Amino acid sequence: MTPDHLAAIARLPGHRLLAEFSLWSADLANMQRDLERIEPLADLHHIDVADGRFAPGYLFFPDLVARIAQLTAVPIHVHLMVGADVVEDQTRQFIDAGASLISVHAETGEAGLRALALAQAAGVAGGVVLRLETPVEVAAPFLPQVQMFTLLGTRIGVKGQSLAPEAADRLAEARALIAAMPQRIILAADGGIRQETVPLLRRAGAETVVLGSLAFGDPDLAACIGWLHGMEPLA
Ligand SMILES: O=C(CO)[C@@H](O)[C@H](O)COP(=O)(O)O
Repeated sequence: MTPDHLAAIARLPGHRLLAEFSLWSADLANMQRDLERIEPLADLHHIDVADGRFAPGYLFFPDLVARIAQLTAVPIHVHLMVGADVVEDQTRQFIDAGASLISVHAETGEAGLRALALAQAAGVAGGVVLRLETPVEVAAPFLPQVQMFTLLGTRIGVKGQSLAPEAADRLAEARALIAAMPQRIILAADGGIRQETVPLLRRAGAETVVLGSLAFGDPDLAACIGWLHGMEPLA
């Protein structure tokens, strides 16, 4: 049976902060073990894709997502950190691989919008992402076509950085844009997610945070996610 990706995204709880696990920060030599460990705690898996030009480095590929999709019931969010020249082709490939949600960068312009239309036609949810230095309003033309809006809180495609000082204000700005849209759009914070930054990002409107070292580096993962779920509801 074909999974209903849109329904899976629509079912994500709205009353508490969501836990989205960045599999880049898992133990890559023990991916199956880490997937089993996070399965009961994860709302979403987050897979970063980088083409070495739009973002530094090269990250994950469709065959990996196809294999992960066989091992988990958790929806997979693919974050395409790729340029306008390949965003449509990459979207097609990750649709076929079994992604539930595919996010493109607003900086890819018309090509990114066409990629979202491909996702929508295939019954896959869409998302838009902004680099840290891109003005928030650049995402506005994408909002009618998305179920998630992600703001990077650090330089694109690099792990282990500290949250930029402007990240919370940018989230608050994004939240105001989303409020004017008729459909549910989940507001996501990606990068710089640490114990001291989560409360700040939550207050600014984050509905999901992309967990890297904060979760995978914690020996008591259940307690870490319990703490996350205990964050204040949004005002
Ligand atoms: O892509 C990113 C950050 O750019 C995240 O998905 C990373 O996985 C975050 O890892 P940490 O820096 O939080 O360890």
